[in-house]
Amino acid sequence: MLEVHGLHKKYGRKRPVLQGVSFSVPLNQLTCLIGLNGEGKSTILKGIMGLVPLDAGTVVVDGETSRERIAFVPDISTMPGYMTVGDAILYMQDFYPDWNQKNAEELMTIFKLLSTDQIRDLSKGNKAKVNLLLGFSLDRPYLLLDEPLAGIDLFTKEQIAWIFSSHYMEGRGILMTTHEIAEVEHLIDRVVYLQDGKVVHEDDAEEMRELYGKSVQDRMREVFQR
Ligand SMILES: Nc1ncnc2c1ncn2[C@@H]1O[C@H](COP(=O)(O)OP(=O)(O)OP(=O)(O)O)[C@@H](O)[C@H]1O
Repeated sequence: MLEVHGLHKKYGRKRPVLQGVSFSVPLNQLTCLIGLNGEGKSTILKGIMGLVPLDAGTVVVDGETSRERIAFVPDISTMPGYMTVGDAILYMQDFYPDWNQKNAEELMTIFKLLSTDQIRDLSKGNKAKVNLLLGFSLDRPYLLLDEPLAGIDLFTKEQIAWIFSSHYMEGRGILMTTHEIAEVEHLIDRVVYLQDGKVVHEDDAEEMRELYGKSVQDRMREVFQR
């Protein structure tokens, strides 16, 4: 279990973004972190990874404070633009002992990426695919995905949805932020709603669908009262 407790964050003199955020991400489940624009979803993911310093709060991963069991797929390209996809893979292979080359090669084929493709010349959607490939190919039990479906075409969204339910995700706990709920609605196990710097509600997605016949979007309207 990945647990976050009491996250607080304030950027400079702005109003606080996170004001005591706590929730958990179980293994074998896709947890979706939902909130309107600017509510602090990316800040939470970056805070969990230690990429943004938090003012307070703890992150505990299977009882430990190390982040080595978490992979992060950011919403922007982090590899230098001069690299080719092949260079990026070689870099990951050299740097990370838990790199899974077999997964990387399979995902190159699935995403129709070429090792000679230069990252700076890729379209927005193909850059997002490179990010996903790099994250999915780390053999880590927890995976954080920041807006993985933004700028992705319909068919690739379907491929990603397939990946979520495939062997690549077996046994993993996934935490994802997205505004594109409809495309992944059927795959979500849990929903955590963020508003005004706090978790205001949590839902078991299956219960919501089966018992109450509601979609995540219906619930968003109720929870955020819009
Ligand atoms: N580096 C930064 N410096 C100052 N303010 C920041 C910084 N990063 C984020 N913020 C502010 O923190 C707030 C939360 O931003 P964040 O990107 O975490 O929200 P989000 O929920 O992911 O938004 P979106 O859904 O639009 O992607 C916003 O008001 C944003 O302007």
